[in-house]
Amino acid sequence: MTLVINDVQKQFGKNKAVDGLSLNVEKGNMFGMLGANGAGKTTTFRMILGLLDPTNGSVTWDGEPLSYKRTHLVGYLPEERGLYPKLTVKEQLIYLMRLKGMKKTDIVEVMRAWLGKFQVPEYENKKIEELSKGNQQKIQFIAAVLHDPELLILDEPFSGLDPVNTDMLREAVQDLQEKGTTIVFSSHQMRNVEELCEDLIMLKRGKPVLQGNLKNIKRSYGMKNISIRADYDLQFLDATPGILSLDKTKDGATVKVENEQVAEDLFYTVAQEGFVRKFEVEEPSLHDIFIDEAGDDEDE
Ligand SMILES: Nc1ncnc2c1ncn2[C@@H]1O[C@H](COP(=O)(O)OP(=O)(O)OP(=O)(O)O)[C@@H](O)[C@H]1O
Repeated sequence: MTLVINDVQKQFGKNKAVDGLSLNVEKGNMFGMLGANGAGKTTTFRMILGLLDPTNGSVTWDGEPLSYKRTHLVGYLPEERGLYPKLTVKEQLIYLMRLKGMKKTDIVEVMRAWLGKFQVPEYENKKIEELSKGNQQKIQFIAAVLHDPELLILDEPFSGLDPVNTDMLREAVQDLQEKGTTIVFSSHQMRNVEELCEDLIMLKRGKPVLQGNLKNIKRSYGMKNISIRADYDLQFLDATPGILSLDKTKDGATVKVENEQVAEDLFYTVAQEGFVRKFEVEEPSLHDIFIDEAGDDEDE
């Protein structure tokens, strides 16, 4: 079972919200979709779910589009949360899961297991409007996974959650992946993406700018962070070509450089100036890569 997005384009009037997107997500993968606001993530999710038709290209799960007849195969946590405030958690989940074809007794049993896992068994008979936003989100998550979908789409699952609930949700997502669920999620929180996903795509104004295995991307990415400790002032490096930023520390500096060649040249420069106690080249963080690739630059 594979999610296949093949050269997809989605146009709203003159605006190309998604442009030339191709990707495969294999069964059991945890796939991250990154991009600034308006990059085209939600539009892509809607096309995966069959809620929007691509202008060009195709999207299939296990060889076929996800039409309404196949909604039981997929779970979706939308970015704009949509629960009925006046219903109780139980009523809400029974209603939504009946639409997926589940039996009421099964719904209640699995719902109790999830409420227990999230340490809120007492919410069963509470109205949605009585719950805090973060807790409503846990219920919305349960609504996306209760029917045990093959493919799970999570649009900004961690937004608005406190650290304890973020960890709880992250663990739940990891457990589902271990069980074989294929998961595609978007997040603005790079730490969550770094901890969770194996493969990712970065979109900028609808176009893919970076794609592949997270570890390989970081390893092969040109930009590096260098941590230097030296017995003399490193400020003079600021003017060196290829140095993107220089932050002085107590006994040295952290320097961001354009590529490995600049790092190598820098090594010789600092050694010539005086005694160097430490010179360590580190891979960039996903945050750095995101700003570099998907951030909005003024010269375009
Ligand atoms: N139904 C629509 N009609 C017209 N334009 C739309 C529609 N849906 C999305 N767009 C446009 O498509 C582009 C991509 O929007 P989309 O919601 O997919 O971005 P996103 O990456 O999910 O952003 P965010 O991180 O803010 O949620 C935007 O320019 C948006 O204005």
